[in-house]
Amino acid sequence: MLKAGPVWAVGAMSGTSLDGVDAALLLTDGLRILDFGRSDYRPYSEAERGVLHSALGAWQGETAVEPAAEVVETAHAEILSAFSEAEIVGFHGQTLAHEPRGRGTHQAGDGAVLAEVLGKPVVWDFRTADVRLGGQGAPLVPYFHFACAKWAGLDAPCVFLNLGGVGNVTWVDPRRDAPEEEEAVLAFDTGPANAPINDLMRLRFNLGQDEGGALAAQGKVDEAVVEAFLAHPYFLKIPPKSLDRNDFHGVLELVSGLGDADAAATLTACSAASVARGFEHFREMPQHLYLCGGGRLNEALVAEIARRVPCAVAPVEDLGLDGDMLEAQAFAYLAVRVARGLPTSGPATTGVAAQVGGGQINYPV
Ligand SMILES: Nc1ncnc2c1ncn2[C@@H]1O[C@H](COP(=O)(O)OP(=O)(O)OP(=O)(O)O)[C@@H](O)[C@H]1O
Ligand SMILES: CC(=O)N[C@H]1[C@@H]2OC[C@@H](O2)[C@@H](O)[C@@H]1O[C@H](C)C(=O)O
Repeated sequence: MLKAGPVWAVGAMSGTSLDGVDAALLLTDGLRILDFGRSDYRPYSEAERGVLHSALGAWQGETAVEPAAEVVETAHAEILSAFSEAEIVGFHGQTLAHEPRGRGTHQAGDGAVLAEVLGKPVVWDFRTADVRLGGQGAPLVPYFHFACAKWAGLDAPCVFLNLGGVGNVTWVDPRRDAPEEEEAVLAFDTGPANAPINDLMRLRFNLGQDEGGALAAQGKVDEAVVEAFLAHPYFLKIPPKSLDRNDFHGVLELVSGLGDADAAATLTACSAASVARGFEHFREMPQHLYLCGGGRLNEALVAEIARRVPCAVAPVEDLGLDGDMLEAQAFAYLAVRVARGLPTSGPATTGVAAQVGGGQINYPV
């Protein structure tokens, strides 16, 4: 049983770009952020990344899953064992497959194993209950984005945009008291963010990313391709809606006839255009769009977003937040919420039928 009042929790996230594990400490009572603590990053080795990559799309029981789960559990045991001050752990795991209205959602890694190894309660499997109750199972960070807006003392609607493999936004109204209040948040996945850019760099140069957006900055955007990309049925869907990493894999074909720099510029513009397209769903125009996730370091992507959205764009660092660690901190926050019986998602974030505190807790025996 978790003691009453604020506790130090450590959250860990292994994101869709398969680069490694982020872990971060947060002092919270499950409602407010009281303090941020230290954080760490544990990259996957090339061999580990290969194991994870070949398990993408796999469901429980398939042969690729066991080695992937072992990689995830080992990497998390390593990084999390250095956070002895944490009283509880939020363990997201690695999404291998996500089909909310189909086969469900699948994050590799067993929280019971980690609870044993770490000797602490571990909250995990955050998405399954939400999906079972009709939700998208994602995004789950929105309630934390609301807490961040409160922590930063904001008093007008704003938007947080995470630029990972996939992009996800939360429109937040910090004039409300709690994230689960009606009209306090609205969230959805915007479209692909870095995944197609990374895939292009891998395909044409065997590189992992377009560093700083340097290649895209040299190219010319083919707006006809951006238009064709925006014809994807995903953009007609009303939120809540979520994506799997490879749902937009076909976008690479749209740029197959373009030179390298033009292809990079055009894919970058596609990701930015999908963010701008998302603005039609917001209840009230935000004053600021705050960026987090690795894509905020891609200057070409940030410039394209700023050109296409109708509000100011700034990194979350302008609020005093750490844009690399927000997701890890979010799973620390959500772990405490689960342990305290508070909801972690609701109709406005995942479209779940009713508010749900998704996540299992395992205690060491
Ligand atoms: N310096 C940089 N220049 C350009 N792009 C970068 C840079 N740093 C990171 N990125 C991009 O950000 C990606 C990693 O972002 P992040 O760690 O937020 O993703 P993730 O958490 O794995 O994904 P998700 O949020 O979808 O689960 C990289 O794969 C790369 O595409
Ligand atoms: C199924 C899944 O793992 N989705 C991730 C992914 O990465 C970004 C976007 O797609 C978001 O929906 C989600 O992650 C964040 C942490 C979330 O649930 O809020």
